[in-house]
Amino acid sequence: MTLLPRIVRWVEKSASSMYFHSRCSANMSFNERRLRVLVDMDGVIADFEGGFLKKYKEKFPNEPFISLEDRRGFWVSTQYGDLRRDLCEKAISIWESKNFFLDLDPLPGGVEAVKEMSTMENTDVFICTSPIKHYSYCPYEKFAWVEKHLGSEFLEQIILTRDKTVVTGDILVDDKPDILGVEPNPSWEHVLFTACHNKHLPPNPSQRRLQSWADDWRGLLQSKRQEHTSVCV
Ligand SMILES: Cc1cn([C@H]2C[C@H](OP(=O)(O)O)[C@@H](CO)O2)c(=O)[nH]c1=O
Ligand SMILES: [Mg+2]
Repeated sequence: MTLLPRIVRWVEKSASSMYFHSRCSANMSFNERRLRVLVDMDGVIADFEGGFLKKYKEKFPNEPFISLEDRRGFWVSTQYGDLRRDLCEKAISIWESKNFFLDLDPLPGGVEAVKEMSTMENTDVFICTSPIKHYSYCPYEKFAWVEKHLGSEFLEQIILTRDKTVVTGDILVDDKPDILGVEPNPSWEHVLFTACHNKHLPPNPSQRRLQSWADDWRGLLQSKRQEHTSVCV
């Protein structure tokens, strides 16, 4: 390498290292490192299970159904298929229908929590949600739901992905017990949000839970912030 490009590289490296050190020392004194919170949608802020049962009963009033009390396992269609083979397809027809995702009611406290989080200092909140593969309505309706319940400014905060492991964040609040994808070591800590289908799972000491939005989500964010500070010091 000739001298000039080497000098340019040295200047660039020094500048970026000075930037890093200034940020890090700022973190130590003012705890300025931003916290990135990823909040799942269905089962966390939007009532997928309740909305499903309501529409299923309306469409198939003479078929057996599974009450929310009796729900087990993440996939609704699996449990319906176990109940009677043809009910799997019937269940799927519900969330593949127009307006299913748009009509979901907000889960108690979820919208308020997300709004409050987004006003917290040094905090970035994203709605991290997976669309179903039958894409005729779901992706559009997820955006429309966010606009309706959280406001148009939150349209900037939507991450629509089939693989949440490739998304970078500090915390992912999600009701799915196992979140898998191509990245074996996602950057986020998965905090399991309690839902009718996961509340019976045996306690897992390596996984924190949020029982509902009435639970101490502010304390959870605070503890994560402290982890950052101690890493930086
Ligand atoms: C099929 C199915 C989907 N879903 C939700 C999860 C995903 O949304 P989210 O990532 O917002 O939780 C979406 C696509 O699978 O639908 C359930 O919660 N239960 C189900 O049984
Ligand atoms: Mg979910």
